[in-house]
Amino acid sequence: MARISFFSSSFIFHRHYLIMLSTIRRFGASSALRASAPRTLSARSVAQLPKWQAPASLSSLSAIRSLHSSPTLFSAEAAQAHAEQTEPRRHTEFAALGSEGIINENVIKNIIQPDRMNISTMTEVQSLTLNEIVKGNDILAQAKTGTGKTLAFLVPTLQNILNDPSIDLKALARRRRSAPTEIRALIISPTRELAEQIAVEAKKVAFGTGVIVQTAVGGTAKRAGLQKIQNEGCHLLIGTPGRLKDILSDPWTGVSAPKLNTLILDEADRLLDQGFSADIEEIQTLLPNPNEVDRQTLMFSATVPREVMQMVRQTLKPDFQHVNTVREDEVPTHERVPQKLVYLRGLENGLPALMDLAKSWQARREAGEDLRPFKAIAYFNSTAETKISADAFNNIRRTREFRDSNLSNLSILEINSRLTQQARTRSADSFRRATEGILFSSDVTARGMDFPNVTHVVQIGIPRDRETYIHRIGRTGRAGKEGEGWLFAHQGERDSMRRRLRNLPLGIDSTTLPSASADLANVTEDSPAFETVNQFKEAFEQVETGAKVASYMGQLGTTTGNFGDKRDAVQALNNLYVKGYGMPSPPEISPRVAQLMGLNRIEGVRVGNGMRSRDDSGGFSRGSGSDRRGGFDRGDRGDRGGFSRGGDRGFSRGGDRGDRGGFSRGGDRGGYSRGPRRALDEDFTNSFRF
Ligand SMILES: Nc1ncnc2c1ncn2[C@@H]1O[C@H](COP(=O)(O)OP(=O)(O)OP(=O)(O)O)[C@@H](O)[C@H]1O
Repeated sequence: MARISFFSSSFIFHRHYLIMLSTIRRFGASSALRASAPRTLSARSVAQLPKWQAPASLSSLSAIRSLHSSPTLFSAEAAQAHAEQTEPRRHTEFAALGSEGIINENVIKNIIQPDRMNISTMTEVQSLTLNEIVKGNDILAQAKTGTGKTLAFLVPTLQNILNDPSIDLKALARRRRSAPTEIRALIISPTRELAEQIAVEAKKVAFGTGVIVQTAVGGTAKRAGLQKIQNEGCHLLIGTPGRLKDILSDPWTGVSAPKLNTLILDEADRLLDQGFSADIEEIQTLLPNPNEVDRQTLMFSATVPREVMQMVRQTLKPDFQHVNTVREDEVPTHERVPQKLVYLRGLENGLPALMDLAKSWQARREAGEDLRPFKAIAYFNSTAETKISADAFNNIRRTREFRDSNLSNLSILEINSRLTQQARTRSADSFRRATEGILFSSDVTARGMDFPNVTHVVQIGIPRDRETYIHRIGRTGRAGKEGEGWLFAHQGERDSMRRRLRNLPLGIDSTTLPSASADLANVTEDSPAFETVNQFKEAFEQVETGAKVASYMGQLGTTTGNFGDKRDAVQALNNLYVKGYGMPSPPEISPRVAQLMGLNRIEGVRVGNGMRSRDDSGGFSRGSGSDRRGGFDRGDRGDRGGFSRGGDRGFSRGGDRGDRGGFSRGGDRGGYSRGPRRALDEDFTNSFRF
């Protein structure tokens, strides 16, 4: 008993000390005394507490920082050992954080109550980072997809806002509003949907605390969002790089962050890559000088490739801690998500194979297997391909045959940067709610999105890199659930695949999906692929020629990039358009585009000016090569150069580069985007850069 009581009092001392430490670090010693004492006292009787005196050696920030070795790499085991040395124990239950006065009781209630978030036990990344963040340390945290990284940074960040003695939360509770200059924490996300999702979670966690959470995302009406911040004020701002930069750089908005203490980069590796790093640097120049206002920076992602470590080091304090819950010898995807590789006979076999997957899954359910309803995300490498595929599936969905089939409840949804923001939000919400469905998606949703109960992630065509593969796969198997990953690749992509997807546990499946290997031009009635192949033949007859032509341009970039041999790529793509999409001949490309892409001497490329400038599909205007960009998303930083340009136009002009259009790869991924661009040419250059 004595041991226990000693343990608990030293532990309380430890907590008390931590709070003091973090508050000194942020707000100075006198604030620390004000901020930490009442909170700890509220949880324990005064008599239990040792009297806290700031050791002389801890009186300056630099001294406090020197307590941490720099930078520290915490593997799960090392972190455990570290925790055992520096802390009496590591917390695993949210309730304990509340009862011990580490995290505000209201916040904990919001997390654990069954009628609220209903989460009681922390995940490993939460358990490893939460205390460190409350202490004020800079952190780079890497943990597998779907393991609760969002709460890992939200909860301590909220607590740090609540700890800030310069915020009068009682007065705030009475007035329920603050000022647009009261921002204490900024969360940056690469995509709009993810920013919105984080905000929803933040509001749940902050409920009843008085902390005001606002969003600033591209593609939405600037004025309305701004007015909300101006009227209600803001403590925690969550947004996409372009819009945040707009708001914070424009003195007329009245929104600024002179007291900002915390900067969080979610999907940090994405935000630090070439596509966003300039913006992130610029946003930092709009924040208070960290030498004057101490700033904690937090970075979270499931992937931290070596290439971004230099940027990480430049952005974090030298003594930052690297918490990594993924062991070096461990695959970065979840073991409970089997990953299957299907070699397609031709690119035209991809969509029929996807249909086979849905059919076979539903058939197994009907046969009594205990399987969840088919809810899949199908990823494509170009926005145009996403659209044309969704169109084809929608055409099939309208047929009586489909309505009478075991797939009749399947919702067909589409999301890519070419859609208006309203349409994107609608698709995301519908898919979140859907029990059964397929979301045809570009990489807009590849990172961070938490759609519940996704059973399958299907990647059609190999992704541009290993990180993209990992994040896409991560849309299933979240929070301990099961899921399956499927990669459909053409033999011509084999070399690129080996290079990009090395050491991933992909097992070849050549039996489950009959349409994957069928010759679409010669499928006979006795073939198991017959029905599916015919469904697609009819479906593609109804797809506008203009849409097909537009898609060709997008796919040309990705396919030539993915195939080892350009001639093979063109041949495979031409087969897709003739055998798959039912065109009499493959589309032409302009001499200029052919030259730019180095395709003018490649067999099978049809160079000409046969493309009309506009067709009746409205939106798929194509121009003849370089003269118009038309249906291809411009990816020209729509949500950044002022809100007036963004979103609500026929096809969104980009947005937060993370989910930009661009045709093909530059598009929804934006990794290589570089700002407003004149025209098509540069998009093409981006589109086949690997
Ligand atoms: N401690 C927990 N116990 C159970 N579920 C949790 C816990 N923490 C978070 N979750 C839930 O797990 C899901 C995934 O969480 P989250 O989106 O934060 O994952 P993530 O690690 O950020 O994933 P990604 O790498 O894809 O961004 C969410 O639905 C979230 O509510």
